[in-house]
Amino acid sequence: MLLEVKKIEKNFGTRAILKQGSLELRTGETVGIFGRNGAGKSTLMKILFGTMRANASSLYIDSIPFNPSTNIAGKLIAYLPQHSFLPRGLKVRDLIPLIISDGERQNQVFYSPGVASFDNQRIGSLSLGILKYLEFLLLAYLDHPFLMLDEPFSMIDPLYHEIIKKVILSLRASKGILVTDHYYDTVWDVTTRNYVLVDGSLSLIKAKDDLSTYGYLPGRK
Ligand SMILES: Nc1ncnc2c1ncn2[C@@H]1O[C@H](COP(=O)(O)OP(=O)(O)OP(=O)(O)O)[C@@H](O)[C@H]1O
Repeated sequence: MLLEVKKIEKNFGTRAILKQGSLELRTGETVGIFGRNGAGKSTLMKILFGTMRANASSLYIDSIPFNPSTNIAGKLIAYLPQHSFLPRGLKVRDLIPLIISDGERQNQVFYSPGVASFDNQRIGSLSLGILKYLEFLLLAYLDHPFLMLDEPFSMIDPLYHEIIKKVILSLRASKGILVTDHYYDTVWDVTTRNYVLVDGSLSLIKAKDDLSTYGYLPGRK
């Protein structure tokens, strides 16, 4: 499947955050988006997910116009936001079947490393890192063809970084994945194509050095 984003524009007041950017994401590829704080990476994902409206955009899935407001019902794009979205009062083991209906996919979450050590806990009692890891697993193992990950590695310890990387790599063939995180080395390890978002425009980058060239990393400007 192919998700196409054409001429996406977003302004907050007089500030242009996204300026006519375009992006393609196919199932089978993992695309990294890098950019400084406030560059507009989360804004782009929120627009694609349907929780924020663009000032202008043309979106297509397999060349058919796509309205993000239909995304949740259509189960096309799963989205890990920066902030937790799970109900705090439920136990992990009771929540997993509420989010994932398919038994085999539920088991992929239940049998992921570490889950057995906290599946009897309530969501509200999990540490921030464990909560993020659980949210990642729940969304990664949904059947949706596209997955957007907004900072999946932040707050998470190095051992879980490795597990998340492995899961992303294992899903790469079947999903189109969009990922952004300031752990740029970790993101770079799992991506097949990368962009940097500067001044509202997405530029394709070929080498990690380009992150300095575009002013995301210190060094060359
Ligand atoms: N609802 C809003 N109203 C006004 N300004 C907003 C709103 N949401 C985001 N912004 C602004 O838009 C800009 C882009 O924000 P966004 O969260 O997309 O950045 P980001 O690239 O994800 O940054 P970070 O790396 O810090 O997560 C920021 O300057 C932010 O303050």
